[in-house]
Parts: sequence; C-alpha cells; structure tokens
Amino acid sequence: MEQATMATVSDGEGLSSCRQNRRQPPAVPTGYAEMIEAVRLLQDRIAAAAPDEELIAAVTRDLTHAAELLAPAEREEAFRISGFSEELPGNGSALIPLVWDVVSDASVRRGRVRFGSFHLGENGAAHGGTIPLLFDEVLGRFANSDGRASARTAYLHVDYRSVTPVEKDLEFVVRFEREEGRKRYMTGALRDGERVCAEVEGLFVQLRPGQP
Ligand SMILES: CCCCC/C=C\C/C=C\C/C=C\C/C=C\CCCC(=O)SCCNC(=O)CCNC(=O)[C@H](O)C(C)(C)COP(=O)(O)OP(=O)(O)OC[C@H]1O[C@@H](n2cnc3c(N)ncnc32)[C@H](O)[C@@H]1OP(=O)(O)O
Repeated sequence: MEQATMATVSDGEGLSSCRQNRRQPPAVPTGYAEMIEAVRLLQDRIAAAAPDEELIAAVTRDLTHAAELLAPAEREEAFRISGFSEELPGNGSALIPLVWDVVSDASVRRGRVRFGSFHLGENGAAHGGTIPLLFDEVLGRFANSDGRASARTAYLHVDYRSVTPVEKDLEFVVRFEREEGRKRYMTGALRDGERVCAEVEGLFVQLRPGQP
C-alpha cells in the first residue's frame, strides 16, 4: 500500500527545519495511461460534437455505466494516481492540457503542449482560463522539483500576447528565476513556433510546518 513519506526539509532561510508530507509517486497499473487518454479523447469529442437525441441518450448511458464501474475504486487523495504521476503524460490528469517531451536542468525547463477542443474558447483559440492552468501546472511542478518542500501558488501574472491555438503542438519554456527564503520566483512563455502566445510570472511560497 502506498504511503505518504516524511522528509526533513529546510525552510529555505536556513533558520530551522520542518517536516512536511510528501507523497510517494503512485504505482501506475497497466492500461492506466490509456484510460486517461480515452477520457481526453472523450472530452475533445464531446466538445466538438453536436449530437442528436438518440446519440446523446446512448453516450449518457455508457458514461453513467463507466462512472458506476469506477465508484468502488475511489480512494483517499494520498492513494490516487490522476494528476500525481510524473511518468504519465500530463501527469495522468485529463484536466491539464497534454504536456510531453519535458526536458529540464536546474534553472530551465522546456516541453511541448497541446490544447484540445475541450479547451476551446472561440475562433480556434484556447479559453483564457486554460493558459494559467497550464502555467500553474508547469511552473508549480518546477517550483516543487529537486526534493524541495511543498510550495503553493501565491500569484500568477499572465500576459496574453497573441491567440493560443487549440489542436496544435506548442512549446513552453519555464525558468526558475530565484529563491528568496520561502519564496520561489518563476517565469515562463508559451510559443506557437516563433510567435509568443503568452508569458507568465509566478510566485510560489513554501508552506510552513502544518500549513494546509
Ligand atoms: C492544486 C493544489 C496543488 C497543491 C500543491 C502543494 C504542494 C505541492 C507538492 C507537490 C507538488 C507537485 C506538483 C505541483 C503541481 C502544481 C502546483 C500547483 C500549485 C497550486 O496550484 S496551489 C493552489 C493555489 N494556491 C493556493 O491555494 C494558495 C493559497 N494561499 C496560501 O495558502 C497562502 O497565501 C500562501 C501559502 C501562498 C502564503 O501565505 P503564508 O501565510 O504562508 O505566507 P505569508 O503571507 O507570510 O507570505 C510569505 C511571503 O510571501 C509573500 N507573498 C505571499 N503571497 C503573496 C502575493 N500574492 N503576492 C506577493 N507576495 C506574496 C509575502 O509578502 C511574504 O514575503 P516576505 O517574507 O518577504 O514578507
């Protein structure tokens, strides 16, 4: 059975140390990645469809059946897989736009991302709320990397420079700018080829002991 581990960590200021829960990466069962991929495909197909009543009834029946199948497998957060497994594309979350080909050194992380029809706002452009969602995920993971104690997003400042197309492979770059005590400053950009779609600046603050 999986267990959250306790790690001794610095508070970043060298004044004291604290212990915070760090969950172990979950074991990923065979076929799990394919299940999440099927959810992504479903989200995109529903977003892109204008189904007739007969099709709506059939899809609703099958989705309800799938939800019933999953109900007995529900677990406490510490034992869940979706969104927590770095070995899965998009960390196994169907909410976050699909992220892959991530390469990183200590200060720069790059990767590719694709927004689907599920993330459409209008006129082929991604919904404005999905871009901070991507940035929170990729900046947040970088801010929490290399065994650092858990940090939460204090702010994300997003500049929308040009439209972000859905159903197209894009590139992102994230920089770990600096750490000041508990504060971790990050920047990033999302690009469609040479064109900058959005830029971000984010602050992540390390949690104090016992802080929820
Ligand atoms: C979706 C949940 C994810 C949870 C992640 C948690 C742990 C991560 C563990 C593993 C991670 C693996 C992957 C992570 C992937 C994605 C990460 C996503 C992260 C999130 O998506 S997380 C959800 C959204 N997030 C919140 O739900 C935060 C709500 N909020 C608070 O929990 C507090 O607000 C907090 C903790 C932020 C600070 O509160 P606090 O009491 O601990 O600290 P305090 O206020 O003393 O600030 C200390 C110094 O930061 C400066 N400071 C603070 N806030 C500032 C601001 N907004 N602007 C400018 N400066 C600011 C102060 O000015 C002071 O600066 P100075 O020391 O220089 O005076």
